[in-house]
Amino acid sequence: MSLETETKKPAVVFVLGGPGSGKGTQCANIVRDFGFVHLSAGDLLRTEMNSGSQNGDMISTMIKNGEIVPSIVTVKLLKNAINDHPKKNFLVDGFPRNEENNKSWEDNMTNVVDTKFVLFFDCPEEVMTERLLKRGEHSGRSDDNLESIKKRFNTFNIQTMAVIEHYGKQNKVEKVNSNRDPKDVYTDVKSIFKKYFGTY
Ligand SMILES: Nc1ncnc2c1ncn2[C@@H]1O[C@H](COP(=O)(O)OP(=O)(O)OP(=O)(O)O)[C@@H](O)[C@H]1O
Ligand SMILES: Nc1ccn([C@@H]2O[C@H](COP(=O)(O)O)[C@@H](O)[C@H]2O)c(=O)n1
Repeated sequence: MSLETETKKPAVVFVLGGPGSGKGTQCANIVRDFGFVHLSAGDLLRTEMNSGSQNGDMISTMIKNGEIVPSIVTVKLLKNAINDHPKKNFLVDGFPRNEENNKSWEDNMTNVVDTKFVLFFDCPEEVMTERLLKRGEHSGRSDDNLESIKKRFNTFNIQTMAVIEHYGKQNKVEKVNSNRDPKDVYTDVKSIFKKYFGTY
């Protein structure tokens, strides 16, 4: 590619953490201050589930059980959403949740985006459980109940932590304690984003 036609690939930050650790809450702050586009894999799957798609029943069952939907579905949704926003940087929230997600991302997206690091929100299970049960009073989510929450923790501990450790070995994890007031959590998040992306 000549210098004139060469374009910079969009930056991607993966946002991971247990269910209810505060990923979506903090992503909203980053969008406001750093101009990223927020793509929540869970939100994309819920929209797909409600769209009349042939995968709707499978997605619905897997979400209720805290299981990871096959990457062929999720990566396609993420790729389409990325293509909808040229010249933007992206927070990819709730992804990659397991090795299969990560492999599929590497196979399909390495040429398209520049994956920078994993922002990892660390929070005790008791605190996350309390937050999710409170959210469940109004969220309408099929998985904000104690039975599903336990399954989601199990999936996170077994499958997602392995992905975080994988990136940790490459020094690509920025860990933030999210068991604090959201403003204090964001103070740390903001300084990480300033370090990598400079602006604001
Ligand atoms: N630091 C915090 N302190 C107290 N409550 C918080 C904090 N961060 C988020 N919450 C609340 O906890 C609930 C879960 O937060 P949020 O949706 O941001 O988490 P999440 O990690 O994106 O969850 P999920 O993975 O289940 O979608 C929300 O009701 C939110 O308002
Ligand atoms: N990469 C992903 C992300 C999510 N899911 C499914 O959606 C559920 C809800 O995810 P949230 O991030 O919104 O909490 C999750 O428990 C999975 O069932 C997925 O399969 N793959």
